[in-house]
Amino acid sequence: MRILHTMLRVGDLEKSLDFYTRVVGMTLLRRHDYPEGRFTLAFVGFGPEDTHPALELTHNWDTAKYELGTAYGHIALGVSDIHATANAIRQAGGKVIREPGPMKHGTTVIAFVEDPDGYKVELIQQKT
Ligand SMILES: C[C@@H](O)C(=O)SC[C@H](NC(=O)CC[C@H](N)C(=O)O)C(=O)NCC(=O)O
Ligand code: NI
Repeated sequence: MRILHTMLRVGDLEKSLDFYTRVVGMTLLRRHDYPEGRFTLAFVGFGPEDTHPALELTHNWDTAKYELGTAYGHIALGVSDIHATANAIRQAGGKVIREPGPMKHGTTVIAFVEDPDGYKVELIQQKT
């Protein structure tokens, strides 16, 4: 068994695709419209779905905004150079909401960026 994808409902698919591909560096793996259901599914990730987990961006055509609530936490990405990655995301127009540094009450070096819908994406410095 393995994690195939995490589904996020997004209000503006083009803005989300720009963030996850151009800003974060993921690839658009596939995209399909479902006109009868008035929604589109777009899968993004860092590799093919048969070997890599993906994000399933779900765009309901008639919904432009969602209440994220207080339960959602984040999606985590492992990075080799957290400072360079955070700066690159910032330079590309991404919102870094928590600068790189050791996590509170711990030692793992993390940062947080926010996607167009306000979903948090954690960057975690990977040990070399
Ligand atoms: C290890 C890494 O994957 C983490 O996500 S730890 C990040 C850390 N999490 C918490 O503090 C969880 C408890 C918190 N009360 C909650 O419900 O979110 C975190 O968010 N730290 C914040 C920071 O700025 O270090
Ligand atoms: Ni985490």
